Amino acid sequence: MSEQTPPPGGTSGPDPAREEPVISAFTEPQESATTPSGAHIPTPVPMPGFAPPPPMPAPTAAGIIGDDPSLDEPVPTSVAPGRTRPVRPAGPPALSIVGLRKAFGAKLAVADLSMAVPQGCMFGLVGPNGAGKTTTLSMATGLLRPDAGQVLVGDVDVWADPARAKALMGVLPDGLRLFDRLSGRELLKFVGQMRRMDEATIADRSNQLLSTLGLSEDANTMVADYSAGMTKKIGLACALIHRPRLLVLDEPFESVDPVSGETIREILHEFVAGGGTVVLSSHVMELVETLCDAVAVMAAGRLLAIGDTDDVRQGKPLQQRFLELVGAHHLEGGGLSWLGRSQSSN
Ligand SMILES: Nc1ncnc2c1ncn2[C@@H]1O[C@H](COP(=O)(O)OP(=O)(O)OP(=O)(O)O)[C@@H](O)[C@H]1O
Repeated sequence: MSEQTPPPGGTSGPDPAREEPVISAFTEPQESATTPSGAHIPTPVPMPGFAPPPPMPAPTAAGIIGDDPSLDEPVPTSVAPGRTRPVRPAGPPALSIVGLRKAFGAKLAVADLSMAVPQGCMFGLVGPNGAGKTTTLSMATGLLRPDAGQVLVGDVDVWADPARAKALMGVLPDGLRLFDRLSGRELLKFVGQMRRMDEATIADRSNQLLSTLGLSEDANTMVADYSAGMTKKIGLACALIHRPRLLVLDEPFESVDPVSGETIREILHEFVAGGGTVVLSSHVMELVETLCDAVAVMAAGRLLAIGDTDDVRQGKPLQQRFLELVGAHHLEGGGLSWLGRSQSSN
């Protein structure tokens, strides 16, 4: 990793002496930037394994919505000995992001971000609040137009051929807005029809998804009356029903109870074991550490580290490594010391 500048007073950021070359294992520094805590970070150039391909000309094939026959072809993956999950690509990346940029006014939310997610990978995207995770995933899934850059799902350009790209993806966006006057079952039927699935398959998969996710009893309840966790689960069901190749999930475990969380983990494992690829964001480092084969840490719209989870962790708990990379904030100078005083003294 390139030289690090200690953060300004009031924070304890990365210790330059302790920093191992996480980024340089996958990237090389080009220009500098700082995290919100003041930590100095390089702009990475991704290296093989997680490196995206160069931008391609837009494909000219007509867009397809719905079950793509090519989805029935097995996805080639390589499985390392001793591991149950594929960890290295045997084909083009499932998701390639090249030079993605988005600014909101003066705020640069995503700064020329490049990375690739191998096929058959469970990939975690982590970062502090405001790091740019949702903005990145929104641009990657065709929900938010980038200012610059390219996104490929397999070899399909998301912004040049959105219909075809979206047929390959299942998306659980942040702050999901569903047609909540529909019941859970009606919503799944609507999504299935939008995907041009046949009625029998929609009904069959809906029953299975509702049952597996513990929503059968509320299948005919309006989604507006669902709890936050139930809404998250029906959103996940909508993302899965057309059997995508790539799942992009923004905070899929947020608000979800532990039992359902375990079910979702099993669903995702099964999906990946079948050759699918999952990209998820989360703030729960323990979850990402145990679930994800690979992880990217981002802050201030840039990558701080990307690679196999074990490589990024460097033998430490991911939580600890994350704090080292991002820079932990500590209360100093009597910050909120008034909170500790007795109430009678005001
Ligand atoms: N629609 C918008 N208009 C203006 N600024 C925005 C908008 N969306 C995001 N931002 C800003 O872009 C930056 C990145 O936001 P983003 O939601 O991508 O972060 P995040 O990593 O997903 O954060 P969190 O973990 O809190 O969900 C933030 O500074 C945010 O204020």
